[in-house]
Amino acid sequence: MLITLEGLDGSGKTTAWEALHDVYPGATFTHEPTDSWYGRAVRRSEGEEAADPLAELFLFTADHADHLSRVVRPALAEGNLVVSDRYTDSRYAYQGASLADTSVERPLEYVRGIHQAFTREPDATIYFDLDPETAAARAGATNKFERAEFLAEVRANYERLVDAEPGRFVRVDASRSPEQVLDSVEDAFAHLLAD
Ligand SMILES: Nc1ncnc2c1ncn2[C@@H]1O[C@H](COP(=O)(O)OP(=O)(O)O)[C@@H](O)[C@H]1O
Ligand SMILES: Cc1cn([C@H]2C[C@H](O)[C@@H](COP(=O)(O)OP(=O)(O)O)O2)c(=O)[nH]c1=O
Repeated sequence: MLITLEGLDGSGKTTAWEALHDVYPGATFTHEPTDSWYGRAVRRSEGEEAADPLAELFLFTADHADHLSRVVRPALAEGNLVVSDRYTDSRYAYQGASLADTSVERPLEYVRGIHQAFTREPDATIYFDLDPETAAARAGATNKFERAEFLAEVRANYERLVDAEPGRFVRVDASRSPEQVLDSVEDAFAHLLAD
């Protein structure tokens, strides 16, 4: 089973992802951007204020293709639980927003369409729901994606994704304390794995 953690920068995904290691020691824990050279290229682009948003989309997507073939598909083939800190929805939400001022029409749908031919959709997605101002403050607004105005557009895209597939998402109120958030995430995992 593939479970992904999604939400704005600073919404607490990585904190929960780390805590889950102790709860599911046999699972494959992974993340996007990855630590491969594709992932390093992506992180370099994040630091470029003037990076072309389409070029950036394809860097993120290349990293995803490599992640799928090298990590995600092999682990699923062995019957492992795979837990990914960010995955496809990050591209749909973030690049759906960063492409808004380009000639690409309906960017969120365009980005989804690019993935359709090759991706493996998550079985379930925990959505860490947080307002953009708190998210930007927690994340420290260190890169161009972490500003509140941009995060507001990203959040609107996440909401569209949840509306389109309500059965896949589990919404967690990420504005509460780390302990409360973690309790909700662990409950969600227990339910998903019991089904
Ligand atoms: N529920 C929470 N309340 C307040 N601060 C939090 C909470 N969860 C995480 N943090 C803090 O916010 C920052 C971002 O958390 P992190 O887990 O890295 O988020 P993400 O992976 O979603 O960007 C970290 O400094 C972390 O300690
Ligand atoms: C995976 C992915 C991340 N991103 C962005 C979100 C983050 O601002 C940044 C790095 O992701 P990440 O390291 O997960 O940041 P954080 O822990 O703060 O949430 O890259 C995209 O724009 N598209 C993507 O496909």
